Amino acid sequence: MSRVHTVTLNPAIDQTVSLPHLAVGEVNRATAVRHDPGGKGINVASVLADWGVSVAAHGLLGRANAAPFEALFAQKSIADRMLRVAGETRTNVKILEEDGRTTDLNLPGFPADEGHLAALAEGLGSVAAGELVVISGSQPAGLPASATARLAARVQERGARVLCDVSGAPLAEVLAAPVLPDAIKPNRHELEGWVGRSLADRADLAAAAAALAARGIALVVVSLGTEGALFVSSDGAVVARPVQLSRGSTVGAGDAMVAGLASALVEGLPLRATAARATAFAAAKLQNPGPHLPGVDQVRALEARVERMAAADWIRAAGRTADQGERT
Ligand SMILES: Nc1ncnc2c1ncn2[C@@H]1O[C@H](COP(=O)(O)OP(=O)(O)OP(=O)(O)O)[C@@H](O)[C@H]1O
Ligand SMILES: O=P(O)(O)OC[C@@]1(O)O[C@H](CO)[C@@H](O)[C@@H]1O
Repeated sequence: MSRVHTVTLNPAIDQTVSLPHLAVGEVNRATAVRHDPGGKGINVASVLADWGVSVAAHGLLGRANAAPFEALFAQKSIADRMLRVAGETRTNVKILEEDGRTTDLNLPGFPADEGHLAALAEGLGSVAAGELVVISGSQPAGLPASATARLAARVQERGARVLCDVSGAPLAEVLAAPVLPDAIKPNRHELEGWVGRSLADRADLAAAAAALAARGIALVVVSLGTEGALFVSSDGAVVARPVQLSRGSTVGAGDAMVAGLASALVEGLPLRATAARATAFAAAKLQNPGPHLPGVDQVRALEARVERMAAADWIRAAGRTADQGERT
């Protein structure tokens, strides 16, 4: 199986603080705290490694607190291609309440510059034609909004495929590039940010995703939290529901879904199987804290349980619910 490369420009140590209920503006006493090396691309690499995929992690890492990342890479045999930069990788605080509500406080990380970008581009010279590169997460201050798009172009020149999970101005740059990525996974909010309007209506959301696919992105996935996710390709459009609802931290569920998409792209799975794989990865990751999958058999069992429906039926179902609401 060919190697998957992940790129994380702004990694983070995730500090998950558990408490019964967050009272904003008051003194809150936590009941537990845990730390996980994270950041979107690192989470993708970690989950893919659990699935048995050969992974190389690229990106930037603060030299002062690299140890937890190095331990993760060693434990999962992830090739460490992260460039060390001066200072610390940021710590992001995730406040987890008893009912499962999570509040993210994502801090700014170390700053970066064009020199870092050039070094990263050089490091990506090891990517071979036909391999998959997953670029995820925010960019450190100091990099131009075009940084992600430039790295994508660099590996596309080499004949690699690109799966992008970025938002805001970097997403706009990626979608304005002459060569589009092979796959993207915005969540609803990120896609709304790009189109510049609400996509609360299912038909609108599906039309926006289909329009991106029609522009030449082979796989467009819009994740919808507890509603599941919409998958669009030249095979059609399907919606997959979560296998079961989780009341734990959902941090990294999207990254597990991206890892599932990456494994499906590497294996060349058709659309419905891709939807099942990605949804099963998210469900499997949600069973435990941290960016990890349980055993392959457990993931396969979840994969077999994923319910999928044609996007057209999903849209019609919302119409029926609205009609019933009007009548009552
Ligand atoms: N509370 C939940 N219970 C069960 N499954 C969930 C829940 N939240 C998310 N999921 C699953 O995870 C997938 C991805 O979640 P989501 O849409 O929240 O991604 P995201 O916004 O990219 O998340 P993040 O940035 O926190 O990783 C969903 O499509 C769904 O299958
Ligand atoms: O600030 P970004 O780069 O947008 O997101 C960072 C982050 O929230 O993403 C992961 C969950 O998806 C976490 O591990 C990490 O803290």
